[in-house]
Amino acid sequence: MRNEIEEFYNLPLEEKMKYKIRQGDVEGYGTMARVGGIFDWGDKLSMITNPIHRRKPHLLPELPSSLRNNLESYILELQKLSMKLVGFMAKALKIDRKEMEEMFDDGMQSVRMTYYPPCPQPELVLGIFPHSDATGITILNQINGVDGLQIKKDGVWIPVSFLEGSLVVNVGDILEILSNGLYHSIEHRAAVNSEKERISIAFFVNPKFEAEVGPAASLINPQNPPLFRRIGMEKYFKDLFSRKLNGKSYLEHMKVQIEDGN
Ligand SMILES: O=C(O)CCC(=O)C(=O)O
Ligand SMILES: [Fe+2]
Repeated sequence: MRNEIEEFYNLPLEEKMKYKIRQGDVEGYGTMARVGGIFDWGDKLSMITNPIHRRKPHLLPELPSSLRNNLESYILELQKLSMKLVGFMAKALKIDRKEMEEMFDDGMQSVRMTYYPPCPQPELVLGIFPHSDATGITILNQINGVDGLQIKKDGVWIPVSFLEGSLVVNVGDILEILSNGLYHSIEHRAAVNSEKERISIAFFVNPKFEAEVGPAASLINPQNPPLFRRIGMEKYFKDLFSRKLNGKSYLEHMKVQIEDGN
């Protein structure tokens, strides 16, 4: 898949612009503006891959066929992996496994490929602004072996060095909500390199659109009241994209407020 993704980014700009993010959309090719009008130092291609009927006809179906075929097989493998991971997490969290599997089975999934060009002054830019993923889990693959991901632990940015050929799994906001705060979504960012380009592909795993995002029913009792609000998945994503990515601010927004009377 590495070659096919590299080939995509090597296409002439006008070819890539066929996939550009259209007005009012969040999927497609481009870069994103962050708070303060800052742009990420990276070219992204984002698209929903599941459910199939939510695929935008001008994105995945129109990609060069070798890239599309590779992506399809990659997605199938990661779907299987993600269901296993979600099952293990349910067990560890003592969430009813059925409840968890039903939510994630045939869930909303998307991919984001990012090409981070080298930057002569890397200390002045970020490949991706600090954020936590709004997802259940994210499976990251750094396909050309160049590091850059950093995670925030106890207020300090720590570089993540990928073992060759390995995937990194990040806990996203939905899992923090589902686990009623037992798991914490990880705030992360990507630094860029002065000499080497970096390419990553993220696979985002979420509950189905028909599901509700909220603390798992099997965890809630009078001793463990819900810390987060419940909201339909469709609305969860709609509200997310009406905001600018900024640290863990969206998760904060999902917290139950004292004045809610909860
Ligand atoms: O490129 C990376 O390592 C991180 C990408 C990322 O955080 C994202 O796409 O949400
Ligand atoms: Fe991310």
